Amino acid sequence: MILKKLLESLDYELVSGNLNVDVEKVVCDSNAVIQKSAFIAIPGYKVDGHNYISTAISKGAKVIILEQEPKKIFNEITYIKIPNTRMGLSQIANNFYKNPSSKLKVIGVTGTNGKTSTSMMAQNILECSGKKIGIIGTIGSFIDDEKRELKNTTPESIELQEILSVMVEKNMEYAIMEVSSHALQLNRVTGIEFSHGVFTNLTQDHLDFHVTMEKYFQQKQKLFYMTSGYNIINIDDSYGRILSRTLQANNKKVVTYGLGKSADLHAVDMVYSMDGVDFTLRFRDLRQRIHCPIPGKFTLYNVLAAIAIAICEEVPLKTIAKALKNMPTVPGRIERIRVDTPYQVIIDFAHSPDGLQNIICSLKETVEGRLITLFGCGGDRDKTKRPIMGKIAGDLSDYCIVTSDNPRSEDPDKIIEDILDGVKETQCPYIAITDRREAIKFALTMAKEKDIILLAGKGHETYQILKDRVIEFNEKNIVKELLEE
Ligand SMILES: CC(=O)N[C@H]1[C@@H](OP(=O)(O)OP(=O)(O)OC[C@H]2O[C@@H](n3ccc(=O)[nH]c3=O)[C@H](O)[C@@H]2O)O[C@H](CO)[C@@H](O)[C@@H]1O[C@H](C)C(=O)N[C@@H](C)C(=O)N[C@H](CCC(=O)O)C(=O)O
Ligand SMILES: Nc1ncnc2c1ncn2[C@@H]1O[C@H](COP(=O)(O)OP(=O)(O)OP(=O)(O)O)[C@@H](O)[C@H]1O
Ligand SMILES: N[C@H](CCC[C@H](N)C(=O)O)C(=O)O
Ligand SMILES: [Mg+2]
Repeated sequence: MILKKLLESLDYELVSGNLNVDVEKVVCDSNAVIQKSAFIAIPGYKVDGHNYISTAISKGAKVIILEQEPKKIFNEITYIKIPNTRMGLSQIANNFYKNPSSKLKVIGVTGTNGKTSTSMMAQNILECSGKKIGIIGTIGSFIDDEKRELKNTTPESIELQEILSVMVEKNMEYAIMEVSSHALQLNRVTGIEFSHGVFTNLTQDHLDFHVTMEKYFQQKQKLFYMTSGYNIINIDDSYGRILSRTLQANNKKVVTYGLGKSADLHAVDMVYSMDGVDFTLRFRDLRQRIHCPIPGKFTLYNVLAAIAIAICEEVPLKTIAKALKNMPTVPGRIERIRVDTPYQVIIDFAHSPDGLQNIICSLKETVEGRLITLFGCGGDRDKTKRPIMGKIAGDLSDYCIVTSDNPRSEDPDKIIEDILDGVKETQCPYIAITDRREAIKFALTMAKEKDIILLAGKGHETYQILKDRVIEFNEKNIVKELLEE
């Protein structure tokens, strides 16, 4: 694409060079530069992209887009200055891939917990009604049967727009995507035309990044001012109620869901068991009995959100019920490992206080023996959630095994100490075992008939991120291996 076209609708200054150069790739990472790239320098949280301009040029970049004055100017390079490169990046990416979101129905799902589960349920229902869906989220992006691993739940705008453009190419009708608060704050989704938006809930997480719940909420709200269709809001959540009122006051279309009668879509006559959730859906004067074979009280909320998306897309209730009845397990979310033991082993991705409380409460309702909870907390993430999660696990479990979960650059034992501050406030017996594999081994050794072992926090992840390396860590395989030993 010709540079001039790439910069369309941007406020820019040509510092030096020529606007008619051809750009073959847009990148913000010098390591990804190829010949004829445009390199966009972003001041980051760790390093400043402006420091990598010379590397980018040495690898073949012909255009440099920056927000600071260039330190050196080469004749054969075009330098463009814009006020905010992080913001500009999303607009440039959108231009480069020819605004793919305008050719799709994009459904954005945000909230602290339930985004992945809700997205996959909505995908299942829409696919059962004959539609073609692309997915972008924590587990990766999926187009037809092709999976791509993603570094982030919501990728950086260049990768995001590229994935959306592939969806257009492959004739997808919908893109269902998780929209993280980081993405909203860091302009990863700026310029995307969303049809509908979903708000699942807002509870404590990511305060390392957002600092306060109010600022976290502010970021989440942005999505709902980017939609042209319906805003689907959980009004059993206190932030959801505020959001719903504010959106209605701003004449935005709102569909509410929850367990109370005041919600547009609500559930009555619920039956929860390890076989799943059963309830009668009420929407206006319509009634439909629903069974979804995924257990957990929180599952009901994800199912309601997914049904709301389908209703906004005019999928008949009978089709919705049929699709949910055949809903496969969402990988790593309340997933039972098939093992031949007198106790059960469940893997779940709970990694926030509310997530952990929900999964433990759901399992506690059905467990006949003890509930043994094994978990840790991520390094380089919200530190304040650690003792809170410790207290929740201690209050609600019969035994706690505190271990590591992606310590990243931190000392894993220090993270465990932070968690134990909370566990020690409770009467729950516990043990701390830093090596997660050893911790799992201990759980399998101590479990007795009818117990449930909950392995929380890693869900679908197949790795453990340590200070100096990433090791393979597939919890499902590890449990099987340990049992064979
Ligand atoms: C806090 C945060 O979100 N940071 C994201 C941000 O990093 P950054 O801008 O600070 O990057 P940086 O490392 O300082 O580098 C600055 C610039 O220099 C460039 N660079 C850097 C090194 C080099 O050799 N060459 C080079 O060009 C980088 O590509 C970048 O453009 O932009 C990067 C590129 O898009 C992201 O990968 C990175 O996500 C980091 C890895 C991360 O862990 N993010 C998490 C917290 C996150 O975003 N999580 C949410 C999910 C949360 C949830 O819902 O639970 C998500 O959407 O994944
Ligand atoms: N609606 C919900 N309300 C509260 N907790 C939930 C809900 N749905 C799922 N959970 C819990 O949160 C965990 C993560 O669920 P899921 O992966 O669907 O959320 P997510 O919002 O995509 O998370 P992430 O922010 O990491 O992408 C689950 O394993 C479960 O323990
Ligand atoms: N999207 C979440 C995932 C956390 C998963 C958990 N295993 C951890 O590493 O803390 C995050 O990046 O904070
Ligand atoms: Mg997710």
